[in-house]
Amino acid sequence: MPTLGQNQYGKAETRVVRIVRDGAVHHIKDLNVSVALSGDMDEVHLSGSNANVLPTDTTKNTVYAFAKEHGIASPEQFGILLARHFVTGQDAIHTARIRIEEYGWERIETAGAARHSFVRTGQETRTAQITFDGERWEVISGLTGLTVLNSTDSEFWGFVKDEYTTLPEVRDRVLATDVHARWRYGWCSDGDGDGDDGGEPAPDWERGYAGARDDLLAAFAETYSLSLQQTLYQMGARVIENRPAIDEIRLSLPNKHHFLVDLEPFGLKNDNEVYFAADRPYGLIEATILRDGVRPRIATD
Ligand SMILES: O=c1[nH]c(=O)c2[nH]c(=O)[nH]c2[nH]1
Repeated sequence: MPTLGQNQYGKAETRVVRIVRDGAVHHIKDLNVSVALSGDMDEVHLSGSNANVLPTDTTKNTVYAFAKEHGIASPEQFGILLARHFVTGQDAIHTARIRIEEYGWERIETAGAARHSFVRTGQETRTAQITFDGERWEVISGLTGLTVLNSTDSEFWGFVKDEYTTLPEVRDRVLATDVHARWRYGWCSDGDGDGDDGGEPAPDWERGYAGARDDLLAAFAETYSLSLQQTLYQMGARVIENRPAIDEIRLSLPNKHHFLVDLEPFGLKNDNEVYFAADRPYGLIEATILRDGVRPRIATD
């Protein structure tokens, strides 16, 4: 009979978001936790007996319950708690390997922002598309991967309900999205590319980018949201109002759902603290916002 070699099992990539609400100031911890357990697991492989198997589903639940009970001080400390729990709690489990990725969030610091708005660090990409037909320029600038989250001031209710609707109405939810924005400058020149011979100096691209990015963040943070659609319009409108050089902006916003984890089975109350951050499927909300009288030119795909 072939020999069973090293083996391990557990739930991979449990996405847990823990929000601590210190009055109006909120703090966020966002982890991706993978549990791998090993020990006396010959029987489950060889005879199919599950007598030593703590289900992977239980390891996932433990991550959520521990996030509530112990909080998340650091990934190391959280991983130590989990590993100790599995190894000391189950005779058959001899080794627990806990891998954790922590995603960083910075507070959005704009004049009008509350203390519950965050932007994820280090993922953003700046984009530019330049088209020239010998006469006219079209410059579309943008960004992708600007991930933002409001831990309150978001509701969703009053929507259409048909025979397939199960979504409960909510008066307080997490609103998170990866901003994908493209904005088109009104600027065009007469063709030699120096940007000023047509009488129209080229915009300051650096300031345009920084300004539009600030506007998007500020509007996201400052909007009390009744839907992501409403937040989207506010974000686009802020750019159009504040940046005269920009005529059109196209926003594509995935609704990165955060579902409250039911901790009742473990005797714990989840007071909007522990969330499952789902990656798919996601709502996708898209729209173009235009300066009055301008014709849309940014592709809608
Ligand atoms: O902001 C939202 N807009 C929707 O259209 C929608 N649909 C849904 O299921 N959740 C949400 N949230």
